[in-house]
Amino acid sequence: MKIDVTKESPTINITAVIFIFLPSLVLLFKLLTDRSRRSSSLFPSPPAVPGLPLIGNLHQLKEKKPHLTFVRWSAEYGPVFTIRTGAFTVAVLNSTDAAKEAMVKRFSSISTRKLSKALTLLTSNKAMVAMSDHGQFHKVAKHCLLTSVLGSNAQKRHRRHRDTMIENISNGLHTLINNDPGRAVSLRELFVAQIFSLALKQAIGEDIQNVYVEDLGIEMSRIEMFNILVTDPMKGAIEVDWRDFFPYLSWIPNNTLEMEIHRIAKRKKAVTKSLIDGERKRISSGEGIDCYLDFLLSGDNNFTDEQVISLIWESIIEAVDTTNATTEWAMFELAKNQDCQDRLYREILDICGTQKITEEHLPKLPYLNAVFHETLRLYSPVPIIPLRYAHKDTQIAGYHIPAGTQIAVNLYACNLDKNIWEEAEKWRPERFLETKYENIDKTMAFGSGKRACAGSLQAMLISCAGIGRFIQEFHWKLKEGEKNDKDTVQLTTHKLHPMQAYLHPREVILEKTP
Ligand code: HEM
Repeated sequence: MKIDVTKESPTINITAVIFIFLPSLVLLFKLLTDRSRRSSSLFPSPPAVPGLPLIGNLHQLKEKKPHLTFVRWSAEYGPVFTIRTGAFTVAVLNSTDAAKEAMVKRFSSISTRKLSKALTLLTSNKAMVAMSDHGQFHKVAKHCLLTSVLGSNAQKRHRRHRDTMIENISNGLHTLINNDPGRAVSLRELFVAQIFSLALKQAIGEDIQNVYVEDLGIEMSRIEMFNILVTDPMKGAIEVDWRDFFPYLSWIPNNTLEMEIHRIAKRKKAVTKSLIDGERKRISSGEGIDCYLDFLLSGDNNFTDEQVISLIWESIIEAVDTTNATTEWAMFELAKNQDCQDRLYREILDICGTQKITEEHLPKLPYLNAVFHETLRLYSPVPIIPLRYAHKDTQIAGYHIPAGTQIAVNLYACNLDKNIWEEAEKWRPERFLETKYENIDKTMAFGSGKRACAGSLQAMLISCAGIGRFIQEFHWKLKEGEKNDKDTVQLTTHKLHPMQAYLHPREVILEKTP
């Protein structure tokens, strides 16, 4: 049949070409190049989860908990498989061995990330430690963060902030139950307010109650600051822009989403800048405070103003969420499992007597340590590591992974691997005191290798000292109807609703802090 093109308008033809032929050609080209690359390797390709033409497996990933879907698929396709998200292939790793091999042994071939449009904007184009590619910027920025905030010497210098934080939460809990005895209380609000305060002190040298944001022309309260610096960007970070999956269609506008992400990025930048400007005045008057900002501004690091803003913001946003989620889950499990709570209380009583538990006691409290690790294992605060990108061909678990593949490390699946963990679904801290788990890495929750979490020490110190103190001061019992409503809210696995528990002060009266 002959088509008379002269009868149709040229606009329709161009549109038809763009919508129908161009994507198909791009796809065909990708399939052919993928195939030729695959066939040139001695290793087989991982099993692929069947999907639909063009969109691949996107329709099967609509829910916001892909780590659960991946666990289901790994039962069928094995611990390593590939999926397609539009134009991209993603290799999903669900076993500890494969995850470690990728993060440690194959690190040099997967040390970059392709960020979504939203993340590119929110991170000022990778200007933060966690999202940067491995290279000079990452090296210098991580060194600064560890030296001035998160490394072990820095954590010793910031000790008083953590002690104040735990003391304030404990006092806050006493006030709540004194004001309304018999009423269930929630830990989350107190904990988050105090850890935000700690993050500000470490980042800019002081806690701030309100700030005038010059670029927005408004005075802001602490809670508004918190929302702009933490809550909104976390929501924005997971916004899915369908153009991320089909880069060849990125010319099509998606204005509503773009404007929203621009708004979030602009506001968090404006607030961080105002916090920094306020502190710059202090610094220029010669009033030195040991904080991240002083460190970033004092050396010859040559960071641009935009990079300094992004790095300061990073140290705030990363401090809050995961540590709060871990501590709340641990308290939930202890309030639910009275035997475990009693065992922990007895351990603390034996070691600390009437002294308030301090960080010096932590190495002498193995059960407390086990509670922390078991909570991280079962509740993996970061269920999937932000996707890595294979910039050259590599192999993982005996499979060929061609350049251009994205890598999803499913920490949630690793931490529930039935080949390693008996009764993996059960919260059972005792397991970490058993000899058979002695030589096993306690958890993959902090990642592994060169990009492992920089804040693991701080998270452990705050969480363990906090859990210990909350159990030392109160007996915890879950409110009726409280359940394990695990949900991935934004990027972290939270309890969907804050835990509510009845607290009764213990009979042993603790000595006052001198
Ligand atoms: C229980 C609490 C925490 C968990 C479970 C956790 C988990 C993780 C994970 C899984 C990664 C990714 C590793 C990778 O990409 O391979 C990471 C990276 C990172 N985390 Fe954490 N994190 C926690 C607390 C913190 C805290 C408190 C801070 C800082 C205040 C922090 C700062 C960072 C940084 C800067 C990186 C990037 C490291 C790099 O790329 O070199 N984290 N974390």
